[in-house]
Amino acid sequence: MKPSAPVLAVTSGEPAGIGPELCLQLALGEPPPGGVVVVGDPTLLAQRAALLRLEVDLVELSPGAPVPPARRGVLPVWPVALREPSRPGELAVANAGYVLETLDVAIAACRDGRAGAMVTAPLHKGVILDAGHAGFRGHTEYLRDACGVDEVVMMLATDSALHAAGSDWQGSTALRVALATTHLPLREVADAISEAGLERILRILQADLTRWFGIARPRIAVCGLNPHAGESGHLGREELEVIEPCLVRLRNEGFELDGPLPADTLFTPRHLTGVDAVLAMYHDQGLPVLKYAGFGQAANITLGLPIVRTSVDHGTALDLAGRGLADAGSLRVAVALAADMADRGSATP
Ligand SMILES: NC(=O)c1ccc[n+]([C@@H]2O[C@H](COP(=O)([O-])OP(=O)(O)OC[C@H]3O[C@@H](n4cnc5c(N)ncnc54)[C@H](O)[C@@H]3O)[C@@H](O)[C@H]2O)c1
Ligand SMILES: N[C@H](C(=O)O)[C@H](O)COP(=O)(O)O
Repeated sequence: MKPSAPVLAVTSGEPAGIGPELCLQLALGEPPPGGVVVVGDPTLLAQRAALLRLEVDLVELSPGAPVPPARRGVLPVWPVALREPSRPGELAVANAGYVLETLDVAIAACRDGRAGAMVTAPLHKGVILDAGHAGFRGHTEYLRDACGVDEVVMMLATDSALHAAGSDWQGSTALRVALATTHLPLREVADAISEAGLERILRILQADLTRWFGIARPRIAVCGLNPHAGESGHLGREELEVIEPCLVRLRNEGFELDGPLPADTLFTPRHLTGVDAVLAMYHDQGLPVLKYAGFGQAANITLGLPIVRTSVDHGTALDLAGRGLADAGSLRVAVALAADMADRGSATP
């Protein structure tokens, strides 16, 4: 008998941002088969619902209690208490611990099987660092450390690239972009790219494109780091000394890798034809292209974790919080993808 669909734990993110209202909007749409449970402060959610006149029935569950069957208009909540009341658009360092606690609750639920996947609404990295959580970089790195793995890979994909395999996913706005480095100052990027690190990342990317996206032999296009992929060493030597040797070794094992290619022209239809994912060397090399292609309709996936985690493609949008202007499209995409991945995960022996 097929097990029932897994519930998804959705963290509500920075309380002063748009996360709480996106979670409420989620409840007004068609729920995924196993339903969702939001991890956050019930009073915050009730206040935001009242402010925006969203008719959502919040059902506060005791920690660990089973989540009732999904119903439109009903939002089960695993409560985590704010440290101080939150106002839309106004960050408070006191609530940084609250945001991290919501993540811990969701991670624990995924690890002990009470949830099949976690989906994260956006948090504000700056306020968490201001609160003294030194070294915090983002969900991706926090999840890596919390799950005790050495390496994870951040990949964003536009909606049209999420559910199809192989060459079927190709289209003008269909794109999967993974990153070799994540939340680092640009000054530190070159030093952070090593042959061994790239190899780990490419192994995770290849394995998870097969596991989650059904691509038997993924073809990955790899960006260079420097302009014109280093111009034969005249504009930087990382391509010759770090990236190329790694690609040669993995090609010898049967990996299908293009590159290192100049990043300015890699993202053109001719070079993307037949490519299943692009590996960019740093955040703003790859993500502007992805967000230009599909902002608001894309999801962020952390590959290489022992649990399933997806997220939105945008941030806290403090300028929109509490105004009813935030678009829940990306959260819906992230939830649909997490449901799909959790379903596949529960079917995997
Ligand atoms: N998944 C995450 O947790 C995540 C992702 C990206 C950024 N962030 C964080 O969010 C904070 C703000 O980052 P930022 O200003 O660079 O990016 P942002 O995505 O919050 O905002 C960029 C622009 O996009 C708009 N926007 C964002 N989401 C929208 C939505 N759902 N509907 C309509 N418009 C939307 C904003 O109003 C703003 O004009 C930072 O602390 C950043 O690190 C978090
Ligand atoms: N790099 C992501 C983006 O620009 O969408 C974002 O900062 C979220 O990263 P985490 O999922 O690691 O918080």
